[in-house]
Amino acid sequence: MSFDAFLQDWFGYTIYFIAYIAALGAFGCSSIFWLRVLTIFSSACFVVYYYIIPADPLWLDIFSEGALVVINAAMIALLWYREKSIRFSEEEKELYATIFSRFSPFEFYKLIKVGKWQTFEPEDVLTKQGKKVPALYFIYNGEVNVVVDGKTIVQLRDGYFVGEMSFTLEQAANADVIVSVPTRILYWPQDILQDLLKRNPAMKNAVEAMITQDLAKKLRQG
Ligand SMILES: Nc1ncnc2c1ncn2[C@@H]1O[C@@H]2COP(=O)(O)O[C@H]2[C@H]1O
Repeated sequence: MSFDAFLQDWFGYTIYFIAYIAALGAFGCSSIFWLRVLTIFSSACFVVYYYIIPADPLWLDIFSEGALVVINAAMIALLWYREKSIRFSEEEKELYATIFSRFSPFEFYKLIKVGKWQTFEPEDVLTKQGKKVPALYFIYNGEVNVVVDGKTIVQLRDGYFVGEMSFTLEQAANADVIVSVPTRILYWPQDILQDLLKRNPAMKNAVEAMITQDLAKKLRQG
């Protein structure tokens, strides 16, 4: 075997291996953006392989891999365009920069779209002990009392979720939660949020991670 042929074989195996690993990586990605990026990279490597390595270029394979590159690049461009045209309110921007930073802008937009902002007044009841919880609440600004068997056990302020336990366990509320000062809240009706998360596994992971963090903060608070 000539040195040139050896080099060509070596290059062929290497590029095929890289393309294959990138394709496996793409299948393992939960983020749609990285799935598309890796698919583009993998397919582009296959295009090079099918063009250079066989005695004659394999046009059918080059065309099908090339089509994957074009479609995924177009979808990334569409995603980028959608994200660029999204407008958030000042409150939403602040939330995105802090608590909700795990989400892509478009995922956060979908979450915000099904959520509702409301200012609750003192004595408003968010959850009732032993009763189904209607929504998952996020305290943007204000304060609520968590009351078990008539006794306030803890107060929750900005940055805490309320109703996350029943949302996660699909059980009734383990406490009354009563607003104590005018409180700005972002909330999601439970069934609508469950539906959205069923259709978006990456968002489901991000919400679960936020709830885990919230529960850890509550445990620390005692
Ligand atoms: N010990 C606690 N510390 C902080 N928050 C609590 C505590 N117990 C209950 N809660 C909150 O009160 C909510 C009542 O409804 P959930 O059980 O769905 O979710 C509960 C929590 O959000």
